[in-house]
Amino acid sequence: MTTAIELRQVTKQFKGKKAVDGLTLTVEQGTVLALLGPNGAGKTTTISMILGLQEPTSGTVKLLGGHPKDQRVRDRIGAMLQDVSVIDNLKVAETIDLFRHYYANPLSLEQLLLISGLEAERNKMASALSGGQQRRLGFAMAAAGDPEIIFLDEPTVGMDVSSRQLFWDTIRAMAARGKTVVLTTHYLEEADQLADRVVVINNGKLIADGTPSEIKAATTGRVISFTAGAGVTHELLRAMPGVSDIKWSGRRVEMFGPDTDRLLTALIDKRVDMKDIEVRSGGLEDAFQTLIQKTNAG
Ligand SMILES: Nc1ncnc2c1ncn2[C@@H]1O[C@H](COP(=O)(O)OP(=O)(O)OP(=O)(O)O)[C@@H](O)[C@H]1O
Repeated sequence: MTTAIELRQVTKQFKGKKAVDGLTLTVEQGTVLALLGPNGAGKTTTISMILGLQEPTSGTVKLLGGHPKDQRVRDRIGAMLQDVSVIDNLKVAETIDLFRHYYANPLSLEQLLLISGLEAERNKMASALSGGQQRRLGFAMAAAGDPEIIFLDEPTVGMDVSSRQLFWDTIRAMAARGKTVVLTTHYLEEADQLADRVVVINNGKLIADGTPSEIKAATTGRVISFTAGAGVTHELLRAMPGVSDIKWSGRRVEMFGPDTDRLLTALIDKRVDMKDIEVRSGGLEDAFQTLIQKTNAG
């Protein structure tokens, strides 16, 4: 496997604030990596250092084995950052064409209009697009050079459900062609749907790294939910073996634990009054919240 991205002990210090704190990360080519973390975790700063837009305070960044600012490297990457700015007085198709001409082997205009879902808007002025459409244009611009690595910072913000679905299909197709995709997102469902690897950062530090299912399994295990009878108390449930967390929503209870078979047996043994029992795997959302709470507490 070839290495697409390599970060070694990367730190970014702003005045009084360590935005990224000793991050070490290697990403193989062909990976779809989702970078997750709460607001201010350091995701955007990390991506801008990988892209060479900001210099690390310490540590090293390698992109496709070279320096991020090297033109030979830049020709092989594409990026869509949070603020997509469009060029005034250019139509959608003209904007995409302009970007195509920066690259030696660009995708065709038609292909780019298709994968960004902008065929119907091709003759619209870029500045007249809606927020979600502008993000789709940003995606077309990032994909114009048929890059080996594409960086997408919160790509689907403002996109409606069908645009998001189209976008996901496009990412899957890029991954199938061996491309590396790095995306940040606040939509955990998106990470779960797309990523082969999820890296969670909090306060600039890596706190979890694995496949979506590994992260879910390591943090939440499975969940038992039921409607509790009037006599069931939080203390009673807390005393059950192997309970890692309990959430109440009215009388509906969710109990999290690594071994739900044992937990369910214990609940039945103690004759806990339960109705409409369900057992399911914890979602990535649950896993993410647990991780952030754990690291903030520790
Ligand atoms: N140029 C800067 N000067 C000072 N502090 C900065 C600068 N850029 C970012 N920061 C701080 O560094 C931290 C990390 O910011 P960053 O934008 O990387 O987070 P993020 O994970 O991308 O957040 P979000 O999910 O809100 O986009 C934040 O506390 C932010 O305020």
